[in-house]
Amino acid sequence: MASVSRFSLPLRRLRCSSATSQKTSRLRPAAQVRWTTASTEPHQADKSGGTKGASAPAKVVKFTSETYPELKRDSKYSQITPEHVRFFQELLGSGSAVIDGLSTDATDDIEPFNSDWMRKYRGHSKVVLKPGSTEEVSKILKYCNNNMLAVVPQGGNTGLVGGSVPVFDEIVINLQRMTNIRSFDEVSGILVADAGVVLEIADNFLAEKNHIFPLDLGAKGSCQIGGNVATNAGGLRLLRYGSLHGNVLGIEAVLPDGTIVDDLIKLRKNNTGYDIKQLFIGGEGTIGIITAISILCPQRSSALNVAYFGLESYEKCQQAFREAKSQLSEILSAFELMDGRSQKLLNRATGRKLPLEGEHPFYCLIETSGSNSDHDSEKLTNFLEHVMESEIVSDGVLAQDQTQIRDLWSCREGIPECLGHWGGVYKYDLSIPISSMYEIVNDVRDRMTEAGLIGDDDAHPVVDVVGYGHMGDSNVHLNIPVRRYDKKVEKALEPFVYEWVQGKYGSISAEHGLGIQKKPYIGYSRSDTMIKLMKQIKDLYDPNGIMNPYKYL
Ligand SMILES: O=C(O)CC[C@@H](O)C(=O)O
Ligand SMILES: [Zn+2]
Repeated sequence: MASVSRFSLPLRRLRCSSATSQKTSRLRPAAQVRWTTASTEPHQADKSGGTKGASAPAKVVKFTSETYPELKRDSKYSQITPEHVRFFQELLGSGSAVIDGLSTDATDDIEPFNSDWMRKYRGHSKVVLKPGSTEEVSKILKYCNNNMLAVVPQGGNTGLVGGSVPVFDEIVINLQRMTNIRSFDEVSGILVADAGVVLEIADNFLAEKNHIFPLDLGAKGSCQIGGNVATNAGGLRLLRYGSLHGNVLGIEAVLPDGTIVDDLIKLRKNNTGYDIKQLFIGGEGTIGIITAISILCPQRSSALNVAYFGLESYEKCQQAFREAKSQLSEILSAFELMDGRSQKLLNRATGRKLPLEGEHPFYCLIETSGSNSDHDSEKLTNFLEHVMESEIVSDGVLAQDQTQIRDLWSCREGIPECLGHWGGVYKYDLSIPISSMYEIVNDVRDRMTEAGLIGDDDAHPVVDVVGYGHMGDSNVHLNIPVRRYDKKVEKALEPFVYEWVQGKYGSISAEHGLGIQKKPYIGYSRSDTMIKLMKQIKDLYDPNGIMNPYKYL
């Protein structure tokens, strides 16, 4: 029983020591719970080169043209001319709805739309369009299609695979002005909203109605729900609520020729022919632009609990997950994994103190959400007692209020952003059977060590190799923070990582999508027949190929 007392307040009944209480009361509100605070602008580069409110990569910029020198601008696309810009200005008005970098020097204004939040992928668009309605999106696309102008649809621009920024001079169509919540039915829980609504704003709106958006992610303060659907974002609530393929009931989208597909149905059941909307979910803006969605939003849980604990090995993390599923089944809403190295780097990059004393090779974060506080606390307490007594878990803390819940979550959500602190980061978002999910992290670290690429000083490009992710979904985020992007590191990583994943029958993208990063590697997760079918779909919807070119397939 001695070890049980290391948990805090709710376990005080079970002989919590005063030292433990002090330790837990040191928890502070998270300084950076979200990558950025809710905003209708895409990320803004600040003067130091970072992103708003965060320690984003400052030193290294990896231009798309450097990364993919083999890519050439396709000459079938027209060059944008002042005449084209005049058409857009007449359509959208000459205010900020059109950023014209062709006849004016608007480089600073265009920069946030041309580069992603990691400052890793960058295009050279001269024109950004911000339509305010579906009809405007339709007129823009029709014009672009008739004039062979390539476009890149963009939401909050928080993607991680370079899918939301231009590669060359594609026109950016950003949906940030389309922010209407069109309707919400409190009986069915179905929300209908414009694509440009920021995820956190949608979730706050739903909180007032006692409902919850079925998707949550670290970038919720900036990402937009249309972009979430277009990329089929996975996030932190998937374990409980399932994927967007199941929750999105309908979409409104505009095809490249300007046709508006109005399929904003609010039905859970509609068994009438092909489910076309599924092609747009995860289509990454390659066959059309999603302008609105209808989505099923569950009732918000009134009892939320979060615990964070340290474990000796990955094997113990699996045991803890098995126990959590069996003991907490219906109230378990998240089970996240962080290795000790990711937590150490979070501490080094942000200075934030970690919730547990000492170091542990692994950490897990567990969240329960239910409707009966006493019942949930009892279940969680029993679970925690059990995993401590059976020595599955070495140490842990249980949040006692909302502030501590946010603080514990920030130990997980803060990782992606902090890893850019040293200059850059290579990211792999992998689905791997749970029993071998963490092996890839060790194997890549060994590879970097053997190649002499990893070390504490500037002579070594690699800072460390870390793994974290959604244990409940068998999805590991393999991240390699670097001091600079380096061809030798790239050669050690690719195609090694992709071959490794293929050997385990995994997927090279669990949730971030293909974008430009994984375009050449789709064959590691999809058969030739599947790729051929995908190409046929693309040609059918976008015969001129104007939608988000150079990516995806
Ligand atoms: O940075 C990453 O690799 C993962 C980002 C996101 O999917 C997360 O789970 O935090
Ligand atoms: Zn993730």
